[in-house]
Amino acid sequence: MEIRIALPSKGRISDPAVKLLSKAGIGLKDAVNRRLFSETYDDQISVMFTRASDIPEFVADGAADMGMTGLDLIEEKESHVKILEDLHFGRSKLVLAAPEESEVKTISDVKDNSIVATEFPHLTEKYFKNMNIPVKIVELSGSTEIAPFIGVSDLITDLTSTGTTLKMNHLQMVDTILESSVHLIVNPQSYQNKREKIEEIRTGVKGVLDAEGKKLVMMNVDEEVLDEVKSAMPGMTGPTVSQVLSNSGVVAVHAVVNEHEVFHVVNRLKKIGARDILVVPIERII
Ligand SMILES: Nc1ncnc2c1ncn2[C@@H]1O[C@H](COP(=O)(O)OP(=O)(O)OP(=O)(O)O)[C@@H](O)[C@H]1O
Ligand SMILES: O=P(O)(O)OC[C@H]1O[C@H](OP(=O)(O)OP(=O)(O)O)[C@H](O)[C@@H]1O
Ligand SMILES: [Mg+2]
Repeated sequence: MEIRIALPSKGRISDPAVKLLSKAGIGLKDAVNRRLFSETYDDQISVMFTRASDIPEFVADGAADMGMTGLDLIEEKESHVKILEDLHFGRSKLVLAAPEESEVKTISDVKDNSIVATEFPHLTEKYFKNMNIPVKIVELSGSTEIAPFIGVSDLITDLTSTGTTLKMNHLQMVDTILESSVHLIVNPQSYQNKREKIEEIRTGVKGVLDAEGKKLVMMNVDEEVLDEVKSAMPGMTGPTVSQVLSNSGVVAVHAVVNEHEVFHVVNRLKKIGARDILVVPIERII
């Protein structure tokens, strides 16, 4: 039972998608010479590389069983796919923007029949329908920011993350239409027929996300201070305590700790009397 995963071939979400899959244990066999199709170290899983914007359609029509791409593109295409996970990278917003000198500062300033340039005609149309404002939409395939300055449109909708591009082009944000990040999607038919393998992939990928920002803290402690140590360890399901055979009266303790708490926790543990403290990176939490 073969599973084919569609990944973005270029652009900013391509490398993180490949890395995430590889951290999940599904590395590409030939990661350097990336071709249209790649085998992975699991002989039931292969990868195909296509444009991020084509992935929703390819997953919907079964050319791929699964895919990783932006929610903006999934919603724009209205493709019949099932969303499995928010992968929390490639965060951006689709926003409505106007030239800085425009009198449009909020959505209520937008005049009927304004012209809006966009790479996202469906999402933009849906947004203005919801707002009950009739507009004319001009579909572009890139560099949308230029449109208001060459007489093509009054407003634009475009993706933004840092806001630098809008600022550089003397545009200001008027409203947010959609918050996006990369999502893991699946073909509904494949999900029925190959659910077990698909769930394994999802678990692997989710394990990587769950491990992000977490460390494994391990140490040796004298048994008599164990209770104090336990109360200082904000463990997930632990801490786990095991016997140190060569040293009676000493136990080994380990627990998963949020990265931002590690400094504080380790200092507390040291004061209590913990020794040989190790802070270890975690690859996956399954
Ligand atoms: N500025 C951004 N910050 C974060 N994520 C973004 C940004 N721009 C786009 N994205 C996300 O990445 C997806 C793919 O966009 P990207 O620009 O990387 O690829 P592309 O437009 O297909 O390629 P290219 O821009 O090279 O033609 C978008 O649909 C969106 O989900
Ligand atoms: O808010 P910022 O951090 O400045 O990012 C926003 C820019 O990023 C995307 O463009 P991209 O770099 O993908 O180029 P493109 O327009 O050619 O797709 C998007 O279309 C904006 O232009
Ligand atoms: Mg782009």
